Amino acid sequence: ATFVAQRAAAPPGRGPGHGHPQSAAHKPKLGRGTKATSASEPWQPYGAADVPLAEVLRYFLWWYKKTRQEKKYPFIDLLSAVPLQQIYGCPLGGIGGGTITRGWRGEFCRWQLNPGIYHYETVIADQFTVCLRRKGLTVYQQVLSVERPRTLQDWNWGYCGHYAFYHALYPRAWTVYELPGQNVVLTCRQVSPVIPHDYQDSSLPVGVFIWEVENGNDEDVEVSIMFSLQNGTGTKEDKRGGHWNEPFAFEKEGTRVAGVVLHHCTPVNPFSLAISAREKAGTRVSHFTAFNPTGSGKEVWQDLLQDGQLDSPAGESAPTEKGEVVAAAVCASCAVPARGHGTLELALAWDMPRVHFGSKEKLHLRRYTRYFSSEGDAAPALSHYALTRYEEWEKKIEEWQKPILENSQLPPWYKSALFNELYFLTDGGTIWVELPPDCCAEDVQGPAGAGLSQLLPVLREYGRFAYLEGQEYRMYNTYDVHFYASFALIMLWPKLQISLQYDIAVTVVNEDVQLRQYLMGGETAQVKLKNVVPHDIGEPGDEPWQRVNAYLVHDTANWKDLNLKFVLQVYRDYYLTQDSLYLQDMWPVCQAVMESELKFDKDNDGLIENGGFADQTYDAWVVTGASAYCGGLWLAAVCMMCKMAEVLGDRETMQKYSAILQKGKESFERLLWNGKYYNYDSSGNVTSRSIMSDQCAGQWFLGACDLDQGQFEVFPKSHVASALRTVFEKNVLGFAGGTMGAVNGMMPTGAADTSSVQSKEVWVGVVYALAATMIQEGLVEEGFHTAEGCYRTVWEKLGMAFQTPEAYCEKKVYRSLAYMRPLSIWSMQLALERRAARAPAPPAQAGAPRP
Ligand SMILES: C[C@H](CCC(=O)O)[C@H]1CC[C@H]2[C@@H]3[C@H](O)C[C@@H]4C[C@H](O[C@@H]5O[C@H](CO)[C@@H](O)[C@H](O)[C@H]5O)CC[C@]4(C)[C@H]3CC[C@]12C
Repeated sequence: ATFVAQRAAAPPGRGPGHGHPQSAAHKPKLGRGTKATSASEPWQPYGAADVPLAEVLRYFLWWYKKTRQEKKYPFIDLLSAVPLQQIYGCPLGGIGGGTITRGWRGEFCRWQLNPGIYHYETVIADQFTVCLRRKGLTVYQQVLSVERPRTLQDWNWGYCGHYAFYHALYPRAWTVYELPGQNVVLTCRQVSPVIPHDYQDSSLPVGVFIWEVENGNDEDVEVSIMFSLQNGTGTKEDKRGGHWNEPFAFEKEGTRVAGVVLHHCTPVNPFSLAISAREKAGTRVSHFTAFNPTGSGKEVWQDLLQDGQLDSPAGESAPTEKGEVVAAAVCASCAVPARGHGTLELALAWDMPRVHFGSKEKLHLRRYTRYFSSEGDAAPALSHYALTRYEEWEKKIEEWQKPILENSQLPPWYKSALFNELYFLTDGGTIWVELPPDCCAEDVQGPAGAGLSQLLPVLREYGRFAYLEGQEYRMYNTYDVHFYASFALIMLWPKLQISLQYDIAVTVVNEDVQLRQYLMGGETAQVKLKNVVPHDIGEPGDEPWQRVNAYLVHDTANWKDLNLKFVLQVYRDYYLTQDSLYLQDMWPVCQAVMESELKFDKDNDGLIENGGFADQTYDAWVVTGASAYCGGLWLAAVCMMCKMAEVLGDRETMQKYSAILQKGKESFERLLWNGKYYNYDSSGNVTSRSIMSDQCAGQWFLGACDLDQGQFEVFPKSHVASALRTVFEKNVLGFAGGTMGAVNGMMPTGAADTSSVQSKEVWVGVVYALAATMIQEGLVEEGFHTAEGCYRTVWEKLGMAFQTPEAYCEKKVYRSLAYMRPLSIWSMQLALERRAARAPAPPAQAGAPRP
């Protein structure tokens, strides 16, 4: 089996059926031992071994102090990168309540319950098992897993993966299982409440499994689905003792849900898990309160085998002893008539309402505690809610996805990429918390007092949201990267983007005077200066929001892109939401960061200069003097300052920035335009004529805000078109046969720019942004070709489904699995929607849409 989006498929409806061949999904078969890359070409994570010894020493000393002396997680662990496992599928759970990822073979294998901290472990007891009975006798009982583990040996393992297909279209996934020799087909739909513009149900830590049973026989069959789960997540904590299980039944508004709650009693961030099923006419729910998942499993297996149900003892289990592990099971059964159809509904809920980060200084209440108890007893109510609302969720998800899935002009891979890349919004170590009810302005604003009129109302109403730069780069809301990813948030949960921006605005006006040494240059400087945008809002191992700038590779007060990216997002957000109070609040902050930025225009030519080090998001790619990337972002930000001043009637500021824009545009063209594209920088160094794939980043944002023509044209249209064509010709078609997206830097000779580790990388999120820019500029086919290379490389060739990395090289090396930036694919969607709104739809045709 390979990761090939074979015949396109859409999710099955809320009734029988295996899906209809219309649109896209990520779709592998469940065979064992799938390898997405050939054995001769093993791909390796970028790690300490890739950095010259002399350079890595400072990092190593810091790493040693952090991990060995302070006994903490480093925000980036270059010495033990997460090994590549080509196993992942669609994660479970809403936004910010923790996530549990299932593999495409059905395993429960990636856990993030403690915010921002991942644990990669397949827990073998976590399974679905089917039992079929005819005429009162069990005829078939099978764990729906291809595994053959050493534990639970009395269970019937080793289901043949050839008979099943997995499909993922986030936030849904579905697997079709044929049961060999039984003439019965099971389809399990997995649904999580991830619903655009919904700020309630989207926060819930639940997933629902709807099992559709089709009986192709001429006689009735009794079908049972058993869901077993270990108390814990497969860490050593599972053996610490004191965990216990308890059966429950929860009835409300005429619906009864029953199952088992598994209480996981750790000193920090205790939680409970609940497995459950919905009772209804013709459906019986039974349970097994406690069994040993490290034993043979005989007691559970035999219990089910006997009558297709579990014994359902009353009462809770005794707490586990130290060294002991416990599991539970719930079973739903129904009779399916000959040639008929039945449905069984099961759910998984988890409840860790109150969380501490690594420093344990502050207690945070998750967003869902606004709607459910925060006492740690909400799992039954969450289960009931999930099992009675999922149909509504499915309907809303369908309404949202349908127009895109049914657009025959869009290629299937794009539909898969667009929805499936969204996994990172929940599975990016995401945390969404409430402001404490007694919280006052001062608590949130910091000592400097931000004077933001809507700060408290916004945070009170929508909470605080943060997601990691990457599962391996544990910094929250890394802002230079969020710039790319933010399109997903502003288009789908705009209030979360606004809330995030308020948090950034607060950090801008505050400072952290502590001194520290930076890894790259070795200099010592303050952690955070006033009036600059931070790199990130902190790390999960410490106290995010409270202590910002976990990143200590560079002193980012001297980075050139962060302040500009704030201004660009403020206007983009305003343009898309028309939220004038937000604009008014952000305006003084924009002015403050632009004042700081103006200091980088040392020669007063209206254009900022880079400082001769890697002072922007490409944090290992040195740039000196005027540059296409930062200079372009600067001009776009100056243009947006003019536009915002116009909207707010601030004539003085309008005049100031209009004058800078005039001067800056002229300097940019003079210093960087070479007749075909914008040079990497104006240093005159060997690589200053490098063709940077991201050279039109400023234009990308201008275009997204319709500020790219007429009185607001910053970059001559013909120059933008020529630059994008050059990038397409050199960085896309001239790299890896045009099949792997755009390499970051390419020399005009056609040789890759190897001057830095990052110039020779492809950054997936940058490629999607580039594709969006191409679409905005009418190079639609080129845009799709460019983006397709990344999708095919990541999801098909490298087997990195649901863990899209930040970067890969042409051969062998990738960097930072499960990364934030690829969410920028939503800017392609924005660009397409704009085009569709402007022009009448062209006649339907196969393949990519017409330019
Ligand atoms: C410590 C080394 C140099 C010491 C010296 O000069 O004496 C560093 C040399 C190379 C660094 C690594 C490299 O830059 C890649 C990783 C970057 C990562 O930072 C994030 O990366 C994003 C770009 O992919 C960026 O946009 C974002 O803002 C950053 O947060 C940090 C880890 C790196 C592995 C980095 C680690 C230090 C070096 C080894």
